[in-house]
Amino acid sequence: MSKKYAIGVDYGTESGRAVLVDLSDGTEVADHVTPYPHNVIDEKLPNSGIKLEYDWALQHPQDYLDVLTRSVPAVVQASGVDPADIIGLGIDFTACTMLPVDAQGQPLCFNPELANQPHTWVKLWKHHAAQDEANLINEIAERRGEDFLPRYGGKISSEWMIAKVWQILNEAPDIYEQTDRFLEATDWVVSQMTGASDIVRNSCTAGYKAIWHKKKGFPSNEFFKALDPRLENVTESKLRGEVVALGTKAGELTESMAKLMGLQPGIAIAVGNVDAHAAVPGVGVVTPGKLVMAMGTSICHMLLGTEEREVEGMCGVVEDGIIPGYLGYEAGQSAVGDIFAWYVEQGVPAYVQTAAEQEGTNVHEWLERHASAYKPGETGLLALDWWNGNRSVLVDTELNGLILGYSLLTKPEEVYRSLLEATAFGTRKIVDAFHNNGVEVQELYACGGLPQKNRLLMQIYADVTNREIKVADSKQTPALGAAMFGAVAAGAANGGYDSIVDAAQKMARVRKDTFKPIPENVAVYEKLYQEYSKLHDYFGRGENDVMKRLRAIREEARH
Ligand SMILES: Nc1ncnc2c1ncn2[C@@H]1O[C@H](COP(=O)(O)OP(=O)(O)O)[C@@H](O)[C@H]1O
Ligand SMILES: O=C(CO)[C@H](O)[C@H](O)COP(=O)(O)O
Repeated sequence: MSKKYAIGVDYGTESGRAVLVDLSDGTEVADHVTPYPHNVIDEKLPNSGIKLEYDWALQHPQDYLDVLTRSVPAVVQASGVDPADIIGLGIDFTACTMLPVDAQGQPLCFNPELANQPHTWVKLWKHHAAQDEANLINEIAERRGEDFLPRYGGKISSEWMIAKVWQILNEAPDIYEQTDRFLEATDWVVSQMTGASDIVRNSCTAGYKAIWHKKKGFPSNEFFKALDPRLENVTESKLRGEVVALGTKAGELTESMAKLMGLQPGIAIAVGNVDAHAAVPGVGVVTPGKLVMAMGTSICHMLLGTEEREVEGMCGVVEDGIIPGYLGYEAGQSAVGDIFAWYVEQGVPAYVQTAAEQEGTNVHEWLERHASAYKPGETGLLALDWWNGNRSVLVDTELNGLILGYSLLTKPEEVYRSLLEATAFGTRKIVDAFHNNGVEVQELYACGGLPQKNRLLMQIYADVTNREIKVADSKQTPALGAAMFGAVAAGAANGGYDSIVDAAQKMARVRKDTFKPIPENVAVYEKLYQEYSKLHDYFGRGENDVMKRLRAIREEARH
């Protein structure tokens, strides 16, 4: 039998990438990136120019289809592989990235009559404008003693499905009415490939982002009625659709999409998945004790367990949510690389940019090199990493960043280093929350863009968490994981695999060199972490709500 291949498509925040993978050993034969032409829409709507409010983050669904029709043919062509040998395709996506569709499964924003209404567009995971709804969901769920709250670390996030759906109902009831279903973008894109009239939902986003439980289903209608009588039947109406396990075949590629994607019709299309979750088998993790960090603009922390534990501020624990047979735990930091990007774009003086240019390097690399000359603690700075709110463990999008300890001598590379450290302290909070609540964390696995870009950052993470970090060998780990699920959807009889564990064992790899904690750094960072924890609790747990008061004053000033 000739060699068989699968394609994984990873939908990130700013671009989508396709990877064509050899199923015998996981070799990534070709990859191709398509930046989203409309990127993140956070100021005004395309064409109409309608202004968006603060904290909004939208996307254009056509950009997702462009990835399929540009990047997929590009990898097929670049690899020289015969399309007849490509047996399956899987995708992974940011989440909860959701959109309203009509009865034909078409996004409402594709309708020219509705395109000037912000609520018809895709709400990206980092759309943070549904915080009022999230606060009420939490208040009402707590009052009613809803048993789902502990599974989500005690709080439902404004980033997730129910808060976003309710925001649409509150602010645009007519759009809510015209919506046939609210879908995760990952399920919508899959439906566009399979042409399935009966759209399937994947258990991963349903579980982590829409409060669905394998045995109990969605929360009761009474709960939704208590939120708002108009939501009473939302799960049977606008959230309807079969929820199926990861690795399930959602359907087969249609003739028309096959033509556009340069593939053969009829190949297996796996149900959708989430970027961070797909990365777990992508680094070869299929057992507990190994925390996987998908490190990019944000960090998602993924961990397997055998028992359901309550962990403060985790994003969720979902049975079979990552790897069948285990409880999948997720936590996260909603900005990491994004914070470094902010500093590089908004904070560094012109002399740094000029120096970096003259040395033929980029500003991140210049700052990393100069920041590496400092010992832990030597900058005298300490930062709180809340530039995009705090996802875990505080679950509060209304918190903001802070840097303490400036002097007239403070240098840009010191600020940069303090930002790297702050994100490491944020990860340490998450590691401790799991480990101290019975979900063991022995070692860390890192994937995503950051481990390949910044060695100092990785060493700081090893020192701050006092744990060894193994780094994925793949440059496109979520896409590799997605391709594995594509191979599972195709099945062993067709040259794929019968389980994700089999696929991961054959196809995943980590690099030989790892990041090991350096004892003298660990000792200093322990002291700094204690200080970080004090600031974290002071500003984050209600002792001083100055960050929220500043927001309120800003809102007043803006109106
Ligand atoms: N040398 C660097 N050091 C630290 N961060 C970097 C560096 N170069 C780029 N970044 C950050 O990496 C992030 C992008 O990470 P990547 O994994 O490629 O993207 P995504 O999360 O969208 O998949 C950006 O937020 C950018 O600021
Ligand atoms: O919450 C998520 C997964 O559960 C998002 O997909 C994630 O935070 C977006 O990540 P990135 O842009 O860094 O890939």
